[in-house]
Amino acid sequence: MTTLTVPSKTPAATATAPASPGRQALDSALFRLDQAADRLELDDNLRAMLATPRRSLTVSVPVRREDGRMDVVQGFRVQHNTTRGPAKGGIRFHPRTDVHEVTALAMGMTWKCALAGIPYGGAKGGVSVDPASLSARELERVTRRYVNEVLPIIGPERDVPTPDVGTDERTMAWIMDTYSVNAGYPVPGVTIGGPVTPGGAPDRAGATSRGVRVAALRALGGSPEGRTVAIQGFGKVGAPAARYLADAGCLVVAVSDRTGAVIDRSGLDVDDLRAWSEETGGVRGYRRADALSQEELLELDVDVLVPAAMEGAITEENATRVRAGLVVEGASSPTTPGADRVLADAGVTVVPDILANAGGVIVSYLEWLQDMQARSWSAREVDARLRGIVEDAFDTTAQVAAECGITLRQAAHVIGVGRVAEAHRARGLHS
Ligand SMILES: NC(=O)C1=CN([C@@H]2O[C@H](COP(=O)(O)OP(=O)(O)OC[C@H]3O[C@@H](n4cnc5c(N)ncnc54)[C@H](OP(=O)(O)O)[C@@H]3O)[C@@H](O)[C@H]2O)C=CC1
Ligand SMILES: O=C(O)CCC(=O)C(=O)O
Repeated sequence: MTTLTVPSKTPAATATAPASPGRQALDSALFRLDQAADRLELDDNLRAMLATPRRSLTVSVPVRREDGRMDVVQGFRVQHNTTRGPAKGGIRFHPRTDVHEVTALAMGMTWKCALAGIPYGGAKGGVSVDPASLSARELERVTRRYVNEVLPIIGPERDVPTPDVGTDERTMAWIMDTYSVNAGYPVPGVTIGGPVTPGGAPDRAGATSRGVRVAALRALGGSPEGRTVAIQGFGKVGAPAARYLADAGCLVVAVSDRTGAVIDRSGLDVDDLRAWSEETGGVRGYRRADALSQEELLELDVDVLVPAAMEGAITEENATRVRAGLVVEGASSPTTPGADRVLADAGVTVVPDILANAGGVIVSYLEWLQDMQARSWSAREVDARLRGIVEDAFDTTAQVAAECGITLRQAAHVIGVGRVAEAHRARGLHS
């Protein structure tokens, strides 16, 4: 169990030794909670409960390599809060994943679900491994072993994983299979976001990106026609977001991934770029566009910047060079609190992660609802409901921001944290 202290008013990352990226992400999350708690005038007991994960499991995952060697990596599942409903959140495979990062992400899920008004708590999982360095069989062994270790705390009624960075439909299928073998009967509801068969939800892939599009268009106001967009990250969130924004009439002019960045001021052919990336392993070298550096992409003079890669991409240092008027956070926590201040002072609007990337968990919820009610909505109906929930959350957030004279991120946290605090009070866990 990781015990966190009540958040301090200044991020602990300012202490002597540089904190790990995961620790910095957690400090940012605690800072934002602290700000919201101040506005809501929460007492110290409630603050301590909200700053502390309800359950935090760290496991050792032995990986038998193809050459017979055995590596041992760490895996995590953190359930930050389950007061409003079962825990919900993705699983990421990334070499720098640690318990702090997973805790920060789980906390973000709690506020995200509350802001969207869906009856889930927040969780996240991770394994500190680089999936690109493993064979398919090694990856399957890591996944199955990780599931065996976290099995006591996941399940359809308690905590349901989905894909995140470095995991995908195939990972979800292995999780579902391992869980079902242990249960002795098929349990398709233990994951959402697996392949359509067995037990996968056809609308989940791309749902986060559809939510990004809804949030971006709401924030832009007016016609999206010809508005320029740069996207950092061309994975499960970034690539479909490029497609959906282009479909809406925007010009996606630049895209980056870990291999590099490319730009075409007249608008990239998103499908062609995706085909190139799938064929060659990345966007670098794409012949129908010019190359630029990953850092330059963040500083382009565009209407919309969509960070859709990792935490901490926009810092206090590079935020001064951001020229986009609107930042729509597809990624989790891509902007540091220091960068928030710089962007706010420069008049840049930031649609925060817990609002902009909520589309995935919203569609997870819609799939869960359909299963529970043994009914089936068309993709169009699911999409309309997704749009309605994101637009409502956006409008409520914008209204609170305007009334209180605060940023969209601060408003989103006031709403999300406030709803969870209210649920604690209603359940009598705290007076
Ligand atoms: N998947 C989902 O449904 C949801 C995801 N999110 C968040 O969205 C973000 C992305 O997740 P997802 O798309 O699933 O992850 P993926 O692993 O599918 O994609 C991540 C992308 O980011 C790129 N990337 C990594 N580092 C950099 C960098 N320094 N510069 C540019 N690009 C980089 C990767 O490049 P490469 O391909 O070369 O490795 C890849 O294209 C994460 O923060 C995640 O938590 C939030 C809500 C839901
Ligand atoms: O669909 C889900 O359960 C959660 C998706 C997720 O991990 C996220 O929103 O960050």
